[in-house]
Amino acid sequence: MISKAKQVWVPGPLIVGAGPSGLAVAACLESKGVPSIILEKDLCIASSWKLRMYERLKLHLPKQFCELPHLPFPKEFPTYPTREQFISYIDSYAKAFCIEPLFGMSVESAAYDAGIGFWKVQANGLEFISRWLIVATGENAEAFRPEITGMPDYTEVILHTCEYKKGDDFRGKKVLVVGCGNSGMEVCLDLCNNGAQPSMVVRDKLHILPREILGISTFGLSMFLMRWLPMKHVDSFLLLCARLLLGDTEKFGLKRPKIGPLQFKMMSGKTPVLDVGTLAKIKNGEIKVVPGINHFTSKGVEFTDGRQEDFDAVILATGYRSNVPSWLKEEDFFDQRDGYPKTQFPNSWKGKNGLYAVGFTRRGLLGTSLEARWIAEDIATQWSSETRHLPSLGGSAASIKAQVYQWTGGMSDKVKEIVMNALSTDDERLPIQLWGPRDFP
Ligand SMILES: Cc1cc2nc3c(=O)[nH]c(=O)nc-3n(C[C@H](O)[C@H](O)[C@H](O)COP(=O)(O)OP(=O)(O)OC[C@H]3O[C@@H](n4cnc5c(N)ncnc54)[C@H](O)[C@@H]3O)c2cc1C
Ligand SMILES: NC(=O)C1=CN([C@@H]2O[C@H](COP(=O)(O)OP(=O)(O)OC[C@H]3O[C@@H](n4cnc5c(N)ncnc54)[C@H](OP(=O)(O)O)[C@@H]3O)[C@@H](O)[C@H]2O)C=CC1
Ligand SMILES: O=C(O)C(=O)Cc1c[nH]c2ccccc12
Repeated sequence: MISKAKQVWVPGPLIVGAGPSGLAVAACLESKGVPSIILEKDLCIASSWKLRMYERLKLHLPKQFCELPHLPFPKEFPTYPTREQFISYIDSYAKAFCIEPLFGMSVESAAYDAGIGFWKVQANGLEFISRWLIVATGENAEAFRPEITGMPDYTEVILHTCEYKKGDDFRGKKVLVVGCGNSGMEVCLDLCNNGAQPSMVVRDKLHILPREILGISTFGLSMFLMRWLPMKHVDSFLLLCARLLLGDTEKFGLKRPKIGPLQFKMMSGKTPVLDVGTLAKIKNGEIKVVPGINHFTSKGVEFTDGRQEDFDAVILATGYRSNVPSWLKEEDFFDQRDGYPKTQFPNSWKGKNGLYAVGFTRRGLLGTSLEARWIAEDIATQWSSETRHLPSLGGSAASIKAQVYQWTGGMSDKVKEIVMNALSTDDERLPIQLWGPRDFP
């Protein structure tokens, strides 16, 4: 007999990922009376923040740009909340909206079955079946570790920034930090503040901006100016301020791209570095800027200028990638090469056949909050027009009907229990057809 994955029928949207994006969309759906289920591969919510970020991290955008829909940050939080404060906010967010994801559910595959008009999603030996699939696995799903010649010969430790916790572990050591995005810059600063000697690999041009201009957040100011001015004019303003406040960064090995910081972010996806003190340490020589790597040696590296140097440890601050192409079998909406929606913000949230994406705007949590609202609005309209037909369903759909009414009453803490019940019933597959789009013009 062929063994088949147990099927779980999900009578609302299925969300993949319990980070801020997945939680935000679940909360927005909940506030419209639409039940949803989140599948999360790790064993906690916001696992990126809890498990894969360093201890001293602070948000680098002011809190008003990082809050999720329907629940502001506590008033007593500072302008730039710490990682711990952000985590406590996210925990209370999930509590406030009674969101209980199914943990340990790593989605391995998801495909649309046009025959029945449903998405079939495989995770942990189960097959979830849902009308709506919301991708919330994030822009930073997988650490990107480049393969550099000779790397396996290096005998000391190589970490990615997602494994770096604190500078203490490197006291007195010479550390090579590969990459100069916000992670590389901030890890260098943390190393320095903890008595290590960091060198930072800068192989290309980059934009570095002050975090604040005359006490106003640079990000906030940019967003404000963009209401009236074209992006390239805002960029010119930012470059002028950066020049006045930071000086000529090229003197310290940090060349700027020809295109301004916001346009560069939109074109290349590369976030400008918001300086929180690293530049001062580069200027005073505590952090060294070094060129790209030719190859590793057993104790260090040879740089592209031919110079060799030994290091006690290497930290890859080489960024992250989306993992969507590894599990979503779909080619219209998501780009199989980079795992982002092919269309750009504000059109990056809705695909075909009930497929949605949240958190792929390259605009941080601000983008997430906007998309979560739009998605919930869109699904809620379909949800109410579809549930209107339910009383006419009969036979084996009766029990499902009862559940749907319970859920629309907002009892999302029941979701888990009901799914678990559904796991043990094979004969409840009939409602799949009753709920197909053919039944609901
Ligand atoms: C160091 C760092 C600092 C940042 N600081 C800020 C900031 O200050 N402000 C800001 O706006 N943005 C910031 N960002 C951007 C950041 O990506 C967002 O803040 C936020 O975490 C994105 O939320 P998300 O839910 O989209 O992704 P994530 O938080 O990454 O959540 C995605 C979830 O999906 C799960 N998942 C992935 N694949 C699967 C699968 N196949 N099956 C099941 N579950 C899966 C993951 O385990 C994870 O829990 C920062 C990013 C980093 C790396
Ligand atoms: N406090 C906060 O709020 C923080 C926010 N963040 C955010 O998290 C996200 C991820 O940031 P981050 O982790 O810095 O990743 P990024 O993708 O922004 O940066 C990756 C860096 O690695 C470099 N790199 C990649 N491959 C190589 C290689 N083979 N050799 C040398 N250099 C290489 C890139 O250089 P190149 O340009 O040459 O490819 C780039 O400088 C961003 O959105 C960032 O803003 C991160 C840290 C803190
Ligand atoms: O925090 C991040 O990394 C983001 O993606 C949001 C963000 C930070 N700085 C920016 C500058 C321009 C556009 C988005 C961001």
